[in-house]
Amino acid sequence: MPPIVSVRDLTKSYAGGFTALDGVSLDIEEGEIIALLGPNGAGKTTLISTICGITMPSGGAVEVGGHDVVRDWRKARDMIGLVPQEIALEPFSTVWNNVRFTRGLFDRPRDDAHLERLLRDLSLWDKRDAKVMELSGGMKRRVLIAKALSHEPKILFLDEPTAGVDVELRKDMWRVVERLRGEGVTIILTTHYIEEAEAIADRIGVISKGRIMLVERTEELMARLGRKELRIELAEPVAELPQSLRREGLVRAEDGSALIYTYDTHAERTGITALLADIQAAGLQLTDLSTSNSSLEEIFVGLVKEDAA
Ligand SMILES: Nc1ncnc2c1ncn2[C@@H]1O[C@H](COP(=O)(O)OP(=O)(O)OP(=O)(O)O)[C@@H](O)[C@H]1O
Repeated sequence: MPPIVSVRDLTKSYAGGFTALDGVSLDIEEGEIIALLGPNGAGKTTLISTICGITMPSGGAVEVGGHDVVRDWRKARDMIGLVPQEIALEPFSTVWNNVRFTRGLFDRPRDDAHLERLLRDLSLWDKRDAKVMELSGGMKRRVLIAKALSHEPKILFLDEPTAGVDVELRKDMWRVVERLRGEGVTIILTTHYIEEAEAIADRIGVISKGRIMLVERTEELMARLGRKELRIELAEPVAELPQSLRREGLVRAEDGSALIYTYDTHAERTGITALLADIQAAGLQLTDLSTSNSSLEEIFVGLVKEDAA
């Protein structure tokens, strides 16, 4: 099956010459949930806005459901629901009218049962007659989600949906995401939180400085992230590993003056205690021990540092 979203060599330079997207290519399969992870200013919102046809690309191409988002923007946009980062609602209108109006904009026939289910799912049913201006920030976020889903889109974009929201909304949102997943809706979300990406996404893409650094299946990425290396310096080099030390993950390094043990930090038992005991029993002397993370972990640590800067 062709990808539902196809991004090819996408670049975006804003007026003033700043390059926010620098050659992004990405295919998204129908029905998958993909999380785009990256620090502030990485280009996540620009990427989403360009796919949604709100921002004009400077180069490259984007297709949604086979429709070019520039030439055929109406057909492409029709398939998309977007929950933006910033709250943009009609303040004097009621919750119900806001959501109904959006469905109308997409030329969908009236379907009050669908809208009622949406508002109930998002704990907004009791507020349906309240004016948007009377709602709390979290409630307004819920209305944004209801609006994005009002025309039953095949693809939903969530731009940092949980930034600054409370636990209840987060739970509601994840429940809605689960239901949509069951209905085969493709979901693309941006987030700063790796835990959030891990909890809901099938694949995770890391974006930094306008480039996609990696895209990988969540389980594989998390498994790699959890791996660490223990480096054991020996007083005397060993020509080969003694039989009692042979085990998965342990290798001789350099000329045998060090051993490197790779282990999973998420595992119930890392095997470190047993390894150290066996080294001692084998009569080997240690001069130093150090641990290091996988290179992927370093990428994340780097990103988080940038984020905090
Ligand atoms: N309209 C604009 N004009 C000029 N520069 C812009 C514009 N919109 C965004 N930028 C710049 O492009 C870069 C990428 O911004 P973008 O909003 O896409 O990042 P982001 O990854 O979504 O960040 P955040 O996590 O903070 O939302 C930033 O440096 C930003 O200042």
